[in-house]
Amino acid sequence: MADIAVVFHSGYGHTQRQAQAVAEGAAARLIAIDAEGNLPEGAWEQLAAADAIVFGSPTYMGGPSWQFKKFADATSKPWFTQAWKDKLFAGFTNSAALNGDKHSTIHYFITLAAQHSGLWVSQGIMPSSTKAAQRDDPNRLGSYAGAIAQSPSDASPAEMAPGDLETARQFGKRVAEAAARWARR
Ligand SMILES: Cc1cc2nc3c(=O)[nH]c(=O)nc-3n(C[C@H](O)[C@H](O)[C@H](O)COP(=O)(O)O)c2cc1C
Repeated sequence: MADIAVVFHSGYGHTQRQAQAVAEGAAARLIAIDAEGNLPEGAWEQLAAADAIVFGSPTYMGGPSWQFKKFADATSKPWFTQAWKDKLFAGFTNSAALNGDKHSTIHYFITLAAQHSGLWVSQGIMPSSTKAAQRDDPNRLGSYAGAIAQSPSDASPAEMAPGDLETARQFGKRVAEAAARWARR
Protein backbone atom coordinates (compact mmCIF):
# COMPACT_ATOMS: atom_id res chain seq x y z
CA MET A 1 0.00 0.00 0.00
CA ALA A 2 1.26 3.47 -0.87
CA ASP A 3 2.27 5.87 1.88
CA ILE A 4 0.27 9.09 1.58
CA ALA A 5 0.51 12.24 3.68
CA VAL A 6 -2.10 14.99 3.80
CA VAL A 7 -0.43 18.15 5.10
CA PHE A 8 -2.85 20.98 5.74
CA HIS A 9 -3.67 24.13 7.66
CA SER A 10 -7.10 25.13 8.91
CA GLY A 11 -7.78 28.30 10.88
CA TYR A 12 -11.34 27.56 11.98
CA GLY A 13 -11.94 23.84 11.33
CA HIS A 14 -13.61 23.81 7.90
CA THR A 15 -10.55 22.80 5.89
CA GLN A 16 -9.74 20.33 8.66
CA ARG A 17 -13.01 18.46 7.92
CA GLN A 18 -12.14 18.48 4.22
CA ALA A 19 -8.64 17.19 5.07
CA GLN A 20 -10.13 14.40 7.19
CA ALA A 21 -12.34 13.36 4.27
CA VAL A 22 -9.37 13.34 1.86
CA ALA A 23 -7.35 11.29 4.37
CA GLU A 24 -10.24 8.86 4.84
CA GLY A 25 -10.52 8.30 1.07
CA ALA A 26 -6.78 7.90 0.69
CA ALA A 27 -6.12 5.96 3.93
CA ALA A 28 -3.52 8.67 4.49
CA ARG A 29 -1.80 10.12 7.53
CA LEU A 30 -2.92 13.64 8.47
CA ILE A 31 -0.32 16.26 9.28
CA ALA A 32 -1.77 19.48 10.68
CA ILE A 33 0.18 22.73 10.31
CA ASP A 34 -0.41 24.59 13.57
CA ALA A 35 -1.47 28.19 14.16
CA GLU A 36 2.19 29.24 14.08
CA GLY A 37 2.82 27.54 10.76
CA ASN A 38 4.83 24.68 12.26
CA LEU A 39 4.60 20.91 11.81
CA PRO A 40 4.29 18.35 14.61
CA GLU A 41 7.27 16.28 15.75
CA GLY A 42 8.32 13.70 13.15
CA ALA A 43 6.27 15.20 10.32
CA TRP A 44 9.24 16.07 8.09
CA GLU A 45 10.38 12.45 8.26
CA GLN A 46 6.85 11.30 7.38
CA LEU A 47 6.79 13.64 4.38
CA ALA A 48 10.19 12.36 3.28
CA ALA A 49 8.89 8.78 3.36
CA ALA A 50 5.57 9.47 1.60
CA ASP A 51 4.89 8.30 -1.97
CA ALA A 52 2.31 11.07 -2.33
CA ILE A 53 1.85 14.41 -0.56
CA VAL A 54 -1.51 16.18 -0.60
CA PHE A 55 -1.49 19.90 0.21
CA GLY A 56 -4.49 21.57 1.86
CA SER A 57 -5.22 25.11 2.97
CA PRO A 58 -8.18 27.44 3.23
CA THR A 59 -8.16 30.23 0.67
CA TYR A 60 -7.42 33.44 2.52
CA MET A 61 -7.20 36.67 0.50
CA GLY A 62 -6.97 34.73 -2.75
CA GLY A 63 -4.20 32.32 -1.77
CA PRO A 64 -3.07 29.82 0.85
CA SER A 65 -2.95 30.93 4.49
CA TRP A 66 0.34 32.37 5.76
CA GLN A 67 0.73 29.31 7.96
CA PHE A 68 0.68 27.08 4.86
CA LYS A 69 3.10 29.44 3.13
CA LYS A 70 5.47 29.24 6.09
CA PHE A 71 5.41 25.46 5.70
CA ALA A 72 5.90 25.83 1.92
CA ASP A 73 8.93 28.07 2.46
CA ALA A 74 10.34 25.54 4.92
CA THR A 75 10.15 22.89 2.15
CA SER A 76 13.07 24.74 0.57
CA LYS A 77 15.23 22.41 2.66
CA PRO A 78 14.16 19.22 0.81
CA TRP A 79 13.99 21.33 -2.39
CA PHE A 80 17.75 22.05 -2.21
CA THR A 81 18.54 18.39 -2.73
CA GLN A 82 15.34 17.68 -4.74
CA ALA A 83 14.60 15.10 -2.07
CA TRP A 84 10.89 14.99 -3.02
CA LYS A 85 11.55 14.52 -6.75
CA ASP A 86 9.07 12.17 -8.49
CA LYS A 87 6.66 11.99 -5.58
CA LEU A 88 3.00 12.44 -6.48
CA PHE A 89 1.32 15.65 -5.31
CA ALA A 90 -2.27 16.84 -5.16
CA GLY A 91 -4.16 19.62 -3.40
CA PHE A 92 -7.43 20.91 -2.03
CA THR A 93 -8.86 24.13 -0.67
CA ASN A 94 -11.98 25.52 0.90
CA SER A 95 -13.35 29.04 1.13
CA ALA A 96 -16.50 31.01 1.78
CA ALA A 97 -17.50 32.16 -1.70
CA LEU A 98 -18.54 29.80 -4.49
CA ASN A 99 -15.53 30.98 -6.44
CA GLY A 100 -13.57 33.06 -3.92
CA ASP A 101 -10.37 32.67 -6.00
CA LYS A 102 -9.88 29.11 -4.73
CA HIS A 103 -7.99 28.27 -7.90
CA SER A 104 -5.23 30.68 -7.05
CA THR A 105 -4.58 28.46 -4.02
CA ILE A 106 -4.72 25.25 -6.07
CA HIS A 107 -2.39 26.73 -8.67
CA TYR A 108 0.02 27.76 -5.95
CA PHE A 109 0.06 24.10 -4.83
CA ILE A 110 0.76 22.99 -8.42
CA THR A 111 3.69 25.39 -8.63
CA LEU A 112 5.03 24.17 -5.28
CA ALA A 113 4.77 20.55 -6.47
CA ALA A 114 6.58 21.48 -9.70
CA GLN A 115 9.40 23.16 -7.78
CA HIS A 116 9.87 19.82 -6.04
CA SER A 117 9.86 18.06 -9.46
CA GLY A 118 6.73 16.17 -8.47
CA LEU A 119 3.84 14.83 -10.54
CA TRP A 120 0.40 16.38 -10.10
CA VAL A 121 -2.73 14.28 -9.57
CA SER A 122 -5.89 16.06 -10.73
CA GLN A 123 -9.33 15.74 -9.21
CA GLY A 124 -10.76 13.18 -11.65
CA ILE A 125 -14.46 13.70 -10.90
CA MET A 126 -16.77 15.05 -13.58
CA PRO A 127 -18.49 18.29 -12.55
CA SER A 128 -22.16 18.41 -11.65
CA SER A 129 -23.11 21.32 -13.87
CA THR A 130 -26.52 20.65 -15.40
CA LYS A 131 -29.80 22.39 -14.51
CA ALA A 132 -30.61 19.40 -12.31
CA ALA A 133 -27.38 19.84 -10.28
CA GLN A 134 -27.80 19.90 -6.51
CA ARG A 135 -25.70 21.51 -3.77
CA ASP A 136 -24.80 18.08 -2.36
CA ASP A 137 -23.59 16.58 -5.66
CA PRO A 138 -19.92 15.52 -5.89
CA ASN A 139 -17.81 18.18 -7.60
CA ARG A 140 -20.74 20.61 -7.67
CA LEU A 141 -18.19 23.47 -7.80
CA GLY A 142 -16.72 22.07 -11.02
CA SER A 143 -12.98 21.85 -10.31
CA TYR A 144 -10.50 19.74 -12.28
CA ALA A 145 -7.13 20.78 -10.88
CA GLY A 146 -7.84 19.87 -7.25
CA ALA A 147 -10.64 19.30 -4.77
CA ILE A 148 -12.50 22.39 -3.64
CA ALA A 149 -15.18 23.05 -1.04
CA GLN A 150 -17.37 26.00 -0.12
CA SER A 151 -18.19 26.89 3.48
CA PRO A 152 -20.53 29.87 3.67
CA SER A 153 -19.05 32.50 5.96
CA ASP A 154 -21.74 31.93 8.60
CA ALA A 155 -21.58 28.11 8.48
CA SER A 156 -19.85 26.00 11.13
CA PRO A 157 -17.53 23.14 10.12
CA ALA A 158 -20.39 20.76 11.04
CA GLU A 159 -22.51 22.38 8.33
CA MET A 160 -20.13 21.69 5.44
CA ALA A 161 -21.85 20.43 2.30
CA PRO A 162 -21.93 16.60 2.25
CA GLY A 163 -21.19 16.70 -1.49
CA ASP A 164 -17.98 18.64 -0.87
CA LEU A 165 -16.89 16.09 1.73
CA GLU A 166 -17.78 13.22 -0.62
CA THR A 167 -15.77 15.00 -3.33
CA ALA A 168 -12.84 15.12 -0.92
CA ARG A 169 -13.20 11.40 -0.11
CA GLN A 170 -13.33 10.38 -3.79
CA PHE A 171 -10.38 12.65 -4.52
CA GLY A 172 -8.39 11.00 -1.72
CA LYS A 173 -9.23 7.57 -3.15
CA ARG A 174 -7.98 8.69 -6.57
CA VAL A 175 -4.70 9.91 -5.09
CA ALA A 176 -4.29 6.56 -3.30
CA GLU A 177 -4.96 4.60 -6.50
CA ALA A 178 -2.53 6.76 -8.46
CA ALA A 179 0.11 6.39 -5.74
CA ALA A 180 -0.32 2.59 -5.69
CA ARG A 181 0.24 2.47 -9.47
CA TRP A 182 3.20 4.83 -9.21
CA ALA A 183 4.75 2.86 -6.32
CA ARG A 184 4.59 -0.33 -8.48
CA ARG A 185 6.53 1.30 -11.33
C1 LIG B 1 -8.12 36.23 6.51
C2 LIG B 1 -9.21 35.58 5.74
C3 LIG B 1 -9.23 35.72 4.36
C4 LIG B 1 -10.22 35.09 3.60
N1 LIG B 1 -10.19 35.21 2.24
C5 LIG B 1 -11.13 34.56 1.49
C6 LIG B 1 -11.06 34.59 0.06
O1 LIG B 1 -10.14 35.14 -0.55
N2 LIG B 1 -12.06 33.96 -0.62
C7 LIG B 1 -13.11 33.36 0.02
O2 LIG B 1 -13.99 32.84 -0.66
N3 LIG B 1 -13.15 33.25 1.37
C8 LIG B 1 -12.18 33.82 2.12
N4 LIG B 1 -12.20 33.70 3.48
C9 LIG B 1 -13.16 32.79 4.11
C10 LIG B 1 -12.52 31.45 4.45
O3 LIG B 1 -11.90 30.88 3.31
C11 LIG B 1 -13.59 30.48 4.97
O4 LIG B 1 -14.15 31.00 6.14
C12 LIG B 1 -13.03 29.10 5.21
O5 LIG B 1 -14.11 28.20 5.45
C13 LIG B 1 -12.07 29.05 6.38
O6 LIG B 1 -11.52 27.76 6.49
P1 LIG B 1 -10.90 27.24 7.85
O7 LIG B 1 -12.06 27.10 8.83
O8 LIG B 1 -10.30 25.94 7.52
O9 LIG B 1 -9.92 28.28 8.29
C14 LIG B 1 -11.22 34.32 4.25
C15 LIG B 1 -11.20 34.19 5.65
C16 LIG B 1 -10.20 34.79 6.39
C17 LIG B 1 -10.16 34.59 7.87
